[in-house]
Parts: sequence; C-alpha cells; structure tokens
Amino acid sequence: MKKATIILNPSSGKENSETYLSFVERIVKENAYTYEVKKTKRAGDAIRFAEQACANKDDLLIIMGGDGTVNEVINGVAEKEHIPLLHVIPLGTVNNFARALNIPLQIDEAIECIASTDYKSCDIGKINNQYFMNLVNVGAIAEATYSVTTEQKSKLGSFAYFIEGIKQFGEDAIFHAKLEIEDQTIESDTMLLLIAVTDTFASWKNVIKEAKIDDGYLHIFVFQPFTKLGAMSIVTKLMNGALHEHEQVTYYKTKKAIIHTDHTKTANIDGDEGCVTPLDVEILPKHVTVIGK
Ligand SMILES: Nc1ncnc2c1ncn2[C@@H]1O[C@H](COP(=O)(O)OP(=O)(O)OP(=O)(O)O)[C@@H](O)[C@H]1O
Repeated sequence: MKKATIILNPSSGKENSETYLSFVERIVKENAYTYEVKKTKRAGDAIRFAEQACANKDDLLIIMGGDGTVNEVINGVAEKEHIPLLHVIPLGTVNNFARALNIPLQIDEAIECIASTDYKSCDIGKINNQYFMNLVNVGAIAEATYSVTTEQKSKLGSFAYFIEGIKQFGEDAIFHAKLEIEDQTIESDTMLLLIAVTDTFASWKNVIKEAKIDDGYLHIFVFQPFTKLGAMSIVTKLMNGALHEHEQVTYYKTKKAIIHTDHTKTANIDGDEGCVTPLDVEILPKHVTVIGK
C-alpha cells in the first residue's frame, strides 16, 4: 500500500480544520493509502513532520492549513532526497499557494482532489538558508504586514495588508538597495522589493502575469519611492496584471540575485518574518510535485 502523512494545523483560518479530518481520512483510505495524522501545536512542527514524511519515503503529504503551514512543509522537504507528492487543503485565510495551483477553495472539492492525477512540478525559491513557494517582500511596508491579525485577515482578506502597509508610507519607508542580477549591478532608492515565484499576490490570482509556477525564474519588482496617490495607481496596475508597465516599477526576470540594503531589513517570506538582508536568492526549478494545475 502507498503511504501518506496528513499534517493538520488546528489554528489555521477559521480554526475548523479538524472538522474536515474524517472526510480526508475517508478519501485517503479509498485511494489505497495507509496514513498517519500529525497535528501541529506550534511554529516549526510542520517542518519536522514534513522531514519525517521524507525520511519515511511517504508517497503523499497532505497539508491541512494555510500558507504558513505550506511554507513550513516546503522548508521541511526542500533539501531531502525523497520528496512526497504534496497536496494542499486550503484552510487558511489567504491561501495564495492553493490559488496559484488552481486548487478549489471549496474545502470538500479540495479534499476530493486527493484522488486527482493532475500533478504540477513547481519551482521553489531559496533565500539564504530558507525556502519560499510564493513571495518575498522587503521594506517597511512589507514589515507592517506582520501586524495584520487573523481577525483582520478573515474580515478584510487582502485589503488588511494594504491598510497596514499604507500606514507606513513616508520618508522613513525609503531605503537604498543594490541588486546583483546576472552581470548587472542595479542601485535604487526604493520603498518595496517584491520577489515572486507564482502569479498570486495577496489572494489575487493572475496579477503577477509574468510569473508561472514552473517557469524556472524569479520575478523581481523594484518600487521607486511613491506617494499614497502613487500607490493607488500601482495597485490598479497590479490588479490589471500590468505591474511592470508602471513607470515607478522596474521588473527583472532572473534565476539568481543578491540583494543588499543600506540598513538592516528583514525579508517577509511567504507572509512571515524571515531572514535579514543581504539576501542571496535563487530559483530551484520544478523542485516539488504538487496536486494541482
Ligand atoms: N496548534 C497551533 N496553535 C497555534 N498556532 C499554531 C499551531 N500550529 C501551528 N501554528 C502556527 O500557525 C502558523 C501557520 O498558520 P497558517 O497555516 O494558518 O498560515 P497563515 O500564514 O496564517 O495562512 P493564510 O495567510 O493562508 O491565512 C505556523 O507557522 C505556526 O506558527
């Protein structure tokens, strides 16, 4: 029989992931898997459980949680020789990765996809000694998003990030960045740096049109300092999938970059506080196989 691990984060989203467990177990059994259920209690648990699933040579690893749990799993499996097929049941509030993979956001439908044979080989990003599957951003505006609470996210969705981000606008949010991209060195004052692997940003799918989940590239956007009014036009371009067309945004497509900033900045990795600059970023092409399209 095939082997599966189910990692369940009881604290994700509406905190109702456990109510779906028996349905997941039923579908897993019907598809001829033996399985183990592992419930997370704190940060880092999903990394450990994912490492164990690799060591156990599991065939399938099901993630019942939000983007934070998916990110931990990616960090657990990234360096391993055997990586199980991954499946995401999107139980968070934002679920960017599931959206990028066209996984149904309707939970019962996402559970039924366990039986699907639509597999996608996905790129993941490596940043210093961490991994990401969706998005890294750097800057005070990005840092402000740490203060977004689960309640705000549940009520306002992506707009919760914009509301917190906009509070940070001003001179203090400007920093100097030096980007080494292939044989170019680019220097710029900026308010925000964005590095995307997928086309999905703040729960909006298909807005970073340049980025395909399996194209083998990092998609880097450097935002020159902008005003609140300027931000409106940037958001409009973003929502139309035309961010690169904005005159204050510069776009680079690359497999690798080194990013320095003039003072210590922390990168926000897949929505959570991550590593401190300088950032050594690279793409690992088609590194994980995931159920999705
Ligand atoms: N039992 C638990 N109680 C409280 N927090 C937990 C528990 N288990 C894991 N966590 C925390 O939950 C985080 C991930 O939560 P989740 O998967 O909902 O991510 P998220 O980023 O909030 O998702 P989304 O943005 O999609 O809502 C983990 O990084 C860990 O810190």
